[in-house]
Amino acid sequence: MTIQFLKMHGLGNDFVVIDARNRPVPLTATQVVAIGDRRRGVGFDQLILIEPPQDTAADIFMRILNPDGSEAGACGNATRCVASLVGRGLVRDELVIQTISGLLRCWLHADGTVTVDMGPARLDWQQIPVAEACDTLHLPASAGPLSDGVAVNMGNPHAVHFVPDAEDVDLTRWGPELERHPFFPDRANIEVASVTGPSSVRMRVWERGAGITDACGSGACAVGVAAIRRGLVTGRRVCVTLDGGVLDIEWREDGHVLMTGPVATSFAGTLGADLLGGEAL
Ligand SMILES: N[C@H](CCC[C@H](N)C(=O)O)C(=O)O
Repeated sequence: MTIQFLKMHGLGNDFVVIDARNRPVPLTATQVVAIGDRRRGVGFDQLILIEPPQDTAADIFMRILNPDGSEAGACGNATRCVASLVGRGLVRDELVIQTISGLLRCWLHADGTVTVDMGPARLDWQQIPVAEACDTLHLPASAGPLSDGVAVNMGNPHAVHFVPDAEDVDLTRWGPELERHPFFPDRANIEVASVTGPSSVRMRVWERGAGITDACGSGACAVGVAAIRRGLVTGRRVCVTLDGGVLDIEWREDGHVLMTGPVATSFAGTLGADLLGGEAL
């Protein structure tokens, strides 16, 4: 069986997207890692499987896999891409995507951008999760210049660290140390952020199971929430600038976080048998 895929990205955060709605695609962790190899495989920040919904309120189920084979509970940039892919075929300009973390409502705009309701920001220490009771606005875990983080769960765990200049942090050095810090029993996505204006923040990210990426939608949501919680920006809308571009984040009064940004399709392809290790699928 050959497997077709689309290569898509949101601000350079890139995805292999496989439509498994008509036929299950049971990939092993070994196969996921092989597909994610930037030289011998296709390469991706996340591999996305579009599956039939399990909840009647949803149009599809979206499974999210990291290059290390681990499964993630949220992927904002991929959610926009999948919404655009599936929603453009539908009559409505909105759809509901189910993930292991909950239901995400998406709105497609005429200019090609997509807004996703990423759900509520979870802020309690047990929701992140972290290893012990703490004020999630001031985390006790640190690594090098990264300390006094803010924890936010957007369906996946994030630790946001405000620094004088986000571009001046050796994230390759300190990101993996914090990602795997024992304070984060499920590991964590690690963000560094610096405030650049009354409602604007510059951020960079070390993603759990993936490393540095050009953008992280759930991470941008976490940064927006953290900046508002810390009183570093005015209002509840934040313009977040990532390495790959800009996302518009709004933390609504009801606790839900809206993320708006672009999507892009790079190419279509077919996964070869060698890449799948000759294992029957
Ligand atoms: N790139 C994704 C985040 C992936 C998160 C994943 N690395 C995890 O293990 O949580 C985004 O746009 O939100």
